Formats: sequence, C-alpha cells, structure tokens
Amino acid sequence: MLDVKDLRVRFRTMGSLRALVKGKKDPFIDAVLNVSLSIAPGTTLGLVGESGSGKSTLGRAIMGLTKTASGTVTFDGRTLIAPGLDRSQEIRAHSAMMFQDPISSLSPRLRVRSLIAEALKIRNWPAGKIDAEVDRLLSTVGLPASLRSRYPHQLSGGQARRVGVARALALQPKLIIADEPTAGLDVSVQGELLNLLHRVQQDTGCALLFITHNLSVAQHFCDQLAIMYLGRIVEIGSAADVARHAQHPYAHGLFSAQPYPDPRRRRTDIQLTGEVPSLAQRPGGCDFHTRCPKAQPRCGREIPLLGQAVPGADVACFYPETTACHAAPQDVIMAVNDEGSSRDDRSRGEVEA
Ligand SMILES: Nc1ncnc2c1ncn2[C@@H]1O[C@H](COP(=O)(O)OP(=O)(O)OP(=O)(O)O)[C@@H](O)[C@H]1O
Repeated sequence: MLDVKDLRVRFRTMGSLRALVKGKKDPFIDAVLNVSLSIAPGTTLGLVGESGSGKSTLGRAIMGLTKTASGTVTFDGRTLIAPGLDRSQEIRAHSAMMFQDPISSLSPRLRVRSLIAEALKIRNWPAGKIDAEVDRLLSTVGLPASLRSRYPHQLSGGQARRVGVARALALQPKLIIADEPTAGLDVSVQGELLNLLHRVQQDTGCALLFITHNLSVAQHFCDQLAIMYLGRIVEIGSAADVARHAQHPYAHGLFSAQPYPDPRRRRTDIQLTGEVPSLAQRPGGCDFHTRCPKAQPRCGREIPLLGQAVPGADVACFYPETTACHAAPQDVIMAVNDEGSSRDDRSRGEVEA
C-alpha cells in the first residue's frame, strides 16, 4: 500500500539561521534522513523512537504536509511524491491522519456532526442519509449520538480521539497514520482505542502507521517495527524479531531496559546512557556512536546504512548485537504462567486494558 524511498525532511531553524549569518555551509537540520519503509495492506508498522527522533515529521511528510521533504512515496501502486512531482493530494484523499493533539487537530468551528459529515461528503454520501450515517459511526466508536452537537473543546481527550477514528472510518481510508493515538489517555481507554483501531483495520483492510513511544504496545499491536534515532531508521523488521532480538545497540538497549514480568530474567548489560545529540550537531559517522557501548573507530568515520552495513540485515550498524534482549519468550511465558496468566502467548491485536 505504501512504499517510501530515501525520504528526507530538512528544516531551517533559528540556530541554523545564525549559522548561515556566520557563513557556515549547511544551515539546516535533517529531521528525517534516508528513510525507506513499506507497509502492506491490512498490516501495521509501528514507528518507535525517543522524543525528537522525527516520527511525526515522517508521518506528515508521507501525507505531503511538509514542503521541505524530498524522496519518493508510492501509494497504492502509484508514485505520487518524487523529485519534481507532488500528487500528495491523492494520498490525502485516501488516507486519514490522527494527529498527536486530538482536540486541536479538529476544526474548532465545526460540531462533531459536521466534522464527520465533511468526511462523508468527500465520498459523495447522499445528503439525506448523512445524519443516520454520522450516528452509526458514532455508535461504532462507542460514542452516544447526543455528542454530535458538541464542539471539539467540549470533548474529553478520549472522546476527541474517538471522533478522529469515526472520521477515519467515514473516509474509508487505505492508509491511517496514527500519531501517538493513546497519549494522555487512561489505561482502560487506551486499550479500548487500540481495539477500535484494530477492528477498523480488520473491517477496511487499511495499512496503519502507528507512531508511539510505548514499546509494549508497539510490540503487541504491530506486525512490523521501525526504530528511529536522530531522524534515521536504525532497525526495521517483524515486531517479534525486533522486540526479542534487536540487533542495533540502540534498539537493543531500549528493549533490554523494558520492564518484563520476571525481573530476574531482564538483561541489564546494555543500558542507554548519555544525551541524544542535537540535530544541529549530528555526529560524524554513525549517529549513535557517541552513546554506543560497542562503538569502534570505524563507527565515527562511516555512516552505517540500513540494508548495507550488514548485508541482508535490516540494521544500520557495523557491529550488531547477537544476543536476545531478554529471556527467551518460552521462558517468559512459563514464568508468567506460574502466576496464572500470560501476555506473550496472546494473539497480536486485541489489547487488554
Ligand atoms: N517546522 C519545524 N521547523 C524546525 N524544526 C522542526 C519543525 N518540526 C519539527 N522540527 C524538529 O524536527 C525534529 C523531529 O521532530 P518530530 O516532532 O518529528 O519528533 P518526534 O519523534 O515526533 O517527537 P515526539 O515524540 O516528541 O512527538 C525535532 O528536533 C523538532 O524540533
């Protein structure tokens, strides 16, 4: 459904403007760099990374909402963004983006009914049947029809996110980009919203780009995981492989540090230390080498590119980790079963609150 090749997003910042004044050569920051990924219909790619790693910028660039992006985006078999080509309106016509801040991403002047009706009109829904369809969609996302006359500022965060899902449903999108869809919600509401997204995907067969900080949710909910660091994807692969056997030292550190049911089996030998470098002062060579416990002199000189650093492996590291991030899944399942329940053997998708 979606194929992204070598996407780059450059921003000019206040700091870089000062550098320009001082005659420095490159007054830009690259918020997204060398990003390539694909999402098949009906599958979910989770995009994980620390704050500022470029996740939202990447999501917006795919939708053609960032003017300073370059690279190629192929959507549903057609190249719609490429050097000298911008047909991103076709991507937007068949996609829905759920922004991080659910309330401010809904037009403050429109009531819930109009917000959803707008999406139905794009699909030429018969005018006389719009109200009934709005009510049906509200009920699908678990909201009462009485909410249709409210403005966004009169909704709670959870309700606003559900309205976002109802709008997405009204559009029947082929692609949903959900940027931190559960941020700031109660755990029970998070679970409901994830299940709702999962059902939407099952019903429509759409591809989903799921942006999150939450590693546990990402590994349970997604088919594929991409780990971002300083604007680049450093590792990409099946969610199970990346979560259990992350090869990039950064990804490995993230998953090793994740709380696990049996603390005795958690690994602590690689820990993430140090600060994420500023995008304005990207280190030479590998972006992570200044914090990497395995860094060698080569890492400060050469950039390890995904798919090239180690032939055949989707990891941007010359010296990938070979050990598991934590105890073998079977051991963990047994350990958890001792206490009566297991999370690891549950099928992916439905999330318990
Ligand atoms: N319009 C802009 N102009 C300049 N810099 C920008 C702009 N938008 C984003 N950035 C910078 O690009 C980098 C990536 O930001 P982005 O919001 O994509 O990160 P993120 O991974 O989504 O973070 P978070 O998880 O906190 O939402 C940050 O350093 C941010 O300051």
